[in-house]
Amino acid sequence: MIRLDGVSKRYPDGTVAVHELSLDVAKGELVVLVGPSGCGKTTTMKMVNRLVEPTGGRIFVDGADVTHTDPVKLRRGIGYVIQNVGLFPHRSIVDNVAVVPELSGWSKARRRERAHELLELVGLPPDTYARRYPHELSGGQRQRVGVARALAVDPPVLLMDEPFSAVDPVVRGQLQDEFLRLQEDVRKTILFVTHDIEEAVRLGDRIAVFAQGGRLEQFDTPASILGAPATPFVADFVGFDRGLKRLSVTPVTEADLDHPPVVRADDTLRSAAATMGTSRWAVVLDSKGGLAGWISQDTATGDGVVSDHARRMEAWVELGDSLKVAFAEMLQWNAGWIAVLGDDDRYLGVLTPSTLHAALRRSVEADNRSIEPSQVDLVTVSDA
Ligand SMILES: Nc1ncnc2c1ncn2[C@@H]1O[C@H](COP(=O)(O)OP(=O)(O)OP(=O)(O)O)[C@@H](O)[C@H]1O
Repeated sequence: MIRLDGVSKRYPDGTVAVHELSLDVAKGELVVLVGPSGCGKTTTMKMVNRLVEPTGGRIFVDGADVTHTDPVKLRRGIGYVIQNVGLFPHRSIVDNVAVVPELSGWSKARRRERAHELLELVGLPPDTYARRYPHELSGGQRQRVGVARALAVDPPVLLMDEPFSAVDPVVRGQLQDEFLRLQEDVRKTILFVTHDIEEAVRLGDRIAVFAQGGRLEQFDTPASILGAPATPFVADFVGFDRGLKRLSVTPVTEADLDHPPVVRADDTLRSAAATMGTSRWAVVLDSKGGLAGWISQDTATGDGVVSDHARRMEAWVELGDSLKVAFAEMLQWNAGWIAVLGDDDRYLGVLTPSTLHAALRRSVEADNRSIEPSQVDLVTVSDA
């Protein structure tokens, strides 16, 4: 959908901002450009909507060479969101959102209807917000208006230049979550600039890491960037804690699970004790195979059934959730293990701190060697 083919930009003073950059963004994909200050991210983005003209190479949007497209027409088909939004202070929120529809000659009623629909979509109920002015909104709310405005004429492509940088970290996290939900719905093709690797990992389908002079160091999925940095520059940029960051992009798979003894809520305590053997505890399932809780071996004695002594288990995740979510659940519930559930809440197994660690190591090792995680044979210090 967006293709950069050997694109360069040398400013008149001789600064090379971008050097022979080739990059493609598939339809519906979100590609994040990340790198230190001054490495050419913004210049790259501005060349796509012709706010800056390249000095070499070609750029295509939906197959058309942008240098052959009228810039005004081009920009109407590309939503643009910038850091401090740039809302018009003397226009109401509804009129700010409707700027491009107005330029495109939509009727007043149609503009208003579209603006209300978009405000709803970005979580700003129009009854409350439509008639306000920008100074009557919080920073996070203004950013949402910026996103709504960029979506106004439903452009297939969005360019977003540090859109969430001006707000505090908590609001930023909320905006990122909302934005990901929105993107699930609207599936735009997005180029997103940030200098924050955490934001890149959280949002990007793929990440392009730039070094000074607009040189592309690596263009890959977040998991691969974190697991197998292509150059020392990338390794340094993503940080020594990249293993930890990778938790958020590594999903829990069935191969990661441990399988402690399992008993049923209506089993007798005697049969449960026999099932447990030497294990100190067992998972308790209900009659449908769902998670009911757990029981410790020292309470599985005497007459009665498992449900008399079973305890609820609050810590669980779904297959496919990230290892980070699993780890956070473990910490939140102060649990030594958490259950993993599949479709229809079916119990599949458990994750413990050591299986979680192994899962992470396996996925990093798999990326380093370009094989599947299940093919990795882990050797630990104590085995060696
Ligand atoms: N109009 C200009 N004239 C000359 N040099 C420029 C111009 N605009 C940008 N540059 C230079 O081009 C390089 C890349 O700038 P650019 O704004 O693209 O970087 P960036 O990666 O977006 O940086 P930041 O994260 O700080 O916003 C920098 O060295 C910058 O000083």
